[in-house]
Amino acid sequence: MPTVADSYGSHGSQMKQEHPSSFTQGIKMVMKSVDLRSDTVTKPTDAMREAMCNAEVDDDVLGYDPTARRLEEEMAKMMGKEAALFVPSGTMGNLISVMAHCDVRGSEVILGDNCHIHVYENGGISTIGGVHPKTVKNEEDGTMDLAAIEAAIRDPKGSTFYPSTRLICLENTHANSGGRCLSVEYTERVGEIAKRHGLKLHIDGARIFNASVALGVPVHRLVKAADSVSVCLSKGLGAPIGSVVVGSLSFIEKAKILRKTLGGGMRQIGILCAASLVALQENLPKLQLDHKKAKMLAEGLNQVKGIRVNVAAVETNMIFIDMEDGSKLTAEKLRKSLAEFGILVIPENSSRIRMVIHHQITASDVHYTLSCLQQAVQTVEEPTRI
Ligand SMILES: Cc1ncc(COP(=O)(O)O)c(C=O)c1O
Ligand SMILES: C[C@@H](O)[C@H](N)C(=O)O
Repeated sequence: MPTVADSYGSHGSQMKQEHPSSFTQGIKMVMKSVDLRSDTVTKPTDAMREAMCNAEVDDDVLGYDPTARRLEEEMAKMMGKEAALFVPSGTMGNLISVMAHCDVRGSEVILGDNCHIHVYENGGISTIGGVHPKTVKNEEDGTMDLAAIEAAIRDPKGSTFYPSTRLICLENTHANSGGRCLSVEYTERVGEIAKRHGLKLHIDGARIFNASVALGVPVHRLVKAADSVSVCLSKGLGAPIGSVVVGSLSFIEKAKILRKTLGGGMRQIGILCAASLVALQENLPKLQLDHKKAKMLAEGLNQVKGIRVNVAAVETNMIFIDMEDGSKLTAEKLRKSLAEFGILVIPENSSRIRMVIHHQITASDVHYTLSCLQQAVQTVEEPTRI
């Protein structure tokens, strides 16, 4: 079965093979394409493209790019931190943050066993950053048990044998838990533990704005306890490229050097940052609607025989769809069957698929998806009947 990476990476070619849009296949004709693979699949809007064309730019390595500076100042202000730094990806934003906090050899970071940094970033904090991961079980809601976090902190008296704990990482929203939100109370409790032990707290805030909107908590309040946050502009906000790391001035100065070390120092980045400024303006207000569409889709999917959805767990823009026990359905078979209707999804594992809503999924796309699901399931369960 293709992994997330396979489905995520090669889909372009698969799309053409599995459902050329101008042909019918058997009795199914692809009516439209609905890309629910991720909120990373959005295309830049005309306003973003226009802003990119007209962006004021300069060399951001030799000095600073004026549009990048504007975005960084805007993001630092929104997040309630002293400074910010534009980076090419969320993966680099997390790696830079961990490396900046753990800049002493033998450092260890406490993070969730199902968090993006640990599962989907190629182990970069170890292979490149030289930082040792100490995982704590992620609960279903994306949190880690507070006592388990505290128990995972190394005793400084054991430094002859143990790595030294320097950092705790949270992820909000938590993608592999289905886009679940970490509350401000929980975040602050973890911040208290970090402070008590002289540790730093980093938040992988790839979808922090989704959490802020879903919780009704201003984003600067939600991340107040964090020493650094990596915020994706290229997810629900719909920018084509990039993330921003926020933190103290001294932290961002370290981060800027590490960005260059990792090859992330880029020249006229105002072209990318201009699109991000438009994305903040255009799409931040749309996140609530994304969440509403996700809830509507989840409620409809839950009526389909053969699959199950925990509707209460749909807090933001992600939906996990589980195959019913004993059913002939597998995630890969359902993914292929949906692709024949032009609906693109990614398997989470052998019996679960993920659907992610973004601002380019319309209400009619949601209705179309619901109208195809039962047939897509039946195509797998009773292939001769269709
Ligand atoms: C929770 C989370 N953190 C970090 C990332 C990494 O972002 P990027 O794909 O831009 O490297 C992603 C996915 O893209 C994510 O879902
Ligand atoms: C797959 C993962 O890396 C990506 N962040 C997503 O959620 O789509």
